[in-house]
Amino acid sequence: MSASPAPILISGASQRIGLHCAERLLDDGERLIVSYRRERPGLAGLRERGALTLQADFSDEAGILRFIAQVGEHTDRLRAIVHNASDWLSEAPGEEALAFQRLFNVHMLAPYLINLHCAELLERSTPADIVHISDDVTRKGSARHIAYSASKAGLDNLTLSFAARLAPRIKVNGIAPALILFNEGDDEAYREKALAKSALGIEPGPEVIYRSLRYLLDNPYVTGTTLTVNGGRHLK
Ligand SMILES: NC(=O)C1=CN([C@@H]2O[C@H](COP(=O)(O)OP(=O)(O)OC[C@H]3O[C@@H](n4cnc5c(N)ncnc54)[C@H](OP(=O)(O)O)[C@@H]3O)[C@@H](O)[C@H]2O)C=CC1
Ligand SMILES: Nc1nc2c(c(=O)[nH]1)N=C([C@H](O)[C@@H](O)CO)CN2
Repeated sequence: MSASPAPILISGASQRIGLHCAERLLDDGERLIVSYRRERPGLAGLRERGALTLQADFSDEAGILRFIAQVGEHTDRLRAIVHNASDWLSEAPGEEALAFQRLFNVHMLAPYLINLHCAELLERSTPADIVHISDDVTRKGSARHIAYSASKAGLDNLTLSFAARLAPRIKVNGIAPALILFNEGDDEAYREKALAKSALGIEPGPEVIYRSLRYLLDNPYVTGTTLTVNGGRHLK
């Protein structure tokens, strides 16, 4: 039996929220396996701190299964799986079906197949967790990101099904953020409009997602729950 703690697997951790959570988990002394699609500057620091970084594209089943095989080659146990990888695509005229399929694959097929194939790795760790990073938008849907919102709603349902299937050995929860970090291209008008949608009216930054993740990893009596981290958007 390996003496070192089982690693946490976090997907899409080369930038932004995933990278921040990866860095904070390393601060906690956790061992990490991260997936990334494209090489980005933040990965160098994770590697320097001992994280294993695996390239993976979840756009199709073959890419997902390749990633699962890679994980199995590097570890026989997992402390947790954090499904953070995500594409934020709106409806592209003429490419609607392609976008829908890509969003379904990254937000639903990848968590589904990874959970099914890696459950036995989690069973070898106590405690053991799966965390799905969803989106508060599933509460109302989105006129401008229809397929994105639908695929995230499917992810919310996977949280319920896997929580029932994997209890009591593995806890399965979700985090549903709204406006955590703007994107570089977001102009002043967009930012003002987005900030006005919540009661607290701030861009909180990724630490609020790390704290939610830490809460779920550390709480032995929470499963089948999706934490809303939305600044009170539902109050407006
Ligand atoms: N940022 C926010 O305000 C909000 C975020 N969320 C959710 O929080 C999570 C983190 O958000 P954020 O940090 O902004 O995410 P990003 O948009 O930065 O995406 C995270 C990573 O996912 C990777 N990714 C995208 N598509 C694929 C794919 N097909 N296969 C593998 N990896 C892929 C990207 O890789 P690459 O580097 O190659 O692009 C990217 O690095 C996401 O699940 C998001 O939906 C929800 C609400 C608000
Ligand atoms: N994969 C991503 N999903 C989402 C992002 C993002 O940048 N990448 N951003 C948002 C927005 O913050 C939205 O919540 C308000 O502008 C939603 N999902």
